[in-house]
Amino acid sequence: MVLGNKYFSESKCDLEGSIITLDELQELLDQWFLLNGVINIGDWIPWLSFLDMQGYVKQMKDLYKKFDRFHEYVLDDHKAKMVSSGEDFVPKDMVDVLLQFAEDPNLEVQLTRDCVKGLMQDLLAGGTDTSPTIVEWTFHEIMKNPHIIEKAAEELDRVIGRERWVEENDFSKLPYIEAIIKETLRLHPVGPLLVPHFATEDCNVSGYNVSKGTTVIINVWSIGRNHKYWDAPEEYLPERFLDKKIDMLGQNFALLPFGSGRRRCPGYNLGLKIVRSTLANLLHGFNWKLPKNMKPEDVCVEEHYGLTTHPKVPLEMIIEPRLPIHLY
Ligand code: HEM
Repeated sequence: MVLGNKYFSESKCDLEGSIITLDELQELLDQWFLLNGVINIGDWIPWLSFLDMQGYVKQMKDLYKKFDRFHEYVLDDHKAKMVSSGEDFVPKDMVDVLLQFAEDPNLEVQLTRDCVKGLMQDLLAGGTDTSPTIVEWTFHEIMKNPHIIEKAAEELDRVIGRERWVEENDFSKLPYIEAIIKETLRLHPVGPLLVPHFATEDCNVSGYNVSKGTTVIINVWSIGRNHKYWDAPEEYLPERFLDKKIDMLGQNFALLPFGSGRRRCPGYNLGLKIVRSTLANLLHGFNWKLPKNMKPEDVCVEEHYGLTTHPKVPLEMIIEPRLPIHLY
């Protein structure tokens, strides 16, 4: 979708047509998320910034070089195909589309090569780490509260039955699964501080003066745990969303997992579809158990620090098929 699979290989022995292994890309993205979330002393006390006391700026520059090498390789490859296809060129992924825009001299805002690389990076970062993290957090929470798995399985049996997998047009008939996803996003928003916003002009928001040039950070993690908006906020209770119309696309300010307004996440539709179908099918297709030596209350829901939040301790689970064997 963003760029072809061929750019990532499974292992170093198989780098034909690719430039990076999947593990290396994952490592780069993990570092990218971590560095985007760190508190760099130089940003808060600018006269100290030249010292780069924590070494973050150096790490960012090194990371930039590694990503840039990857972006250049992908762009050159796409460009070569575009040139060799001439008039018959048909865009096959997002990079093709961006390159086509970059060639258009009539665009109001010209897309430079750097802009294209920036957009590729946005899509790569926004589209890869987010949805799996939500599924991961959901499993941490529901393994801690096994009655939720039973309730979800009951809904799946009733609506889908045991003779098929869950499909996209089933989503609207699975309100409990939807409530589980909302509850995970309330307690574990993937972007706990969203993405830093920048005030382009002086403005007043709910009585607060925000001067032009201010970096605005919105703490959705804390809003999701605020007693003013939620009963028993520290508890994982999907039921709180049943029979209530609480939107998660930016209309209800107590739940803002995708942000709100013009800079809201543009990938929310795709992201939610991935989460819904992955989670619903994992719950439908398998029974989930903790290892013998572990009790539900032992499951750790502490967070690892970064621009996105991940569970601090990975969870080990034992699965067995739940559906007739011919479906696997
Ligand atoms: C369920 C999964 C996802 C969640 C929870 C999520 C969450 C977010 C959040 C919180 C923001 C910042 C919004 C703000 O600051 O107001 C954001 C921005 C963004 N997301 Fe997502 N996202 C998800 C999936 C995706 C996918 C699948 C893509 C692309 C394929 C994507 C691409 C982006 C981009 C490009 C931005 C930057 C938008 C801008 O600055 O205008 N996201 N996302």
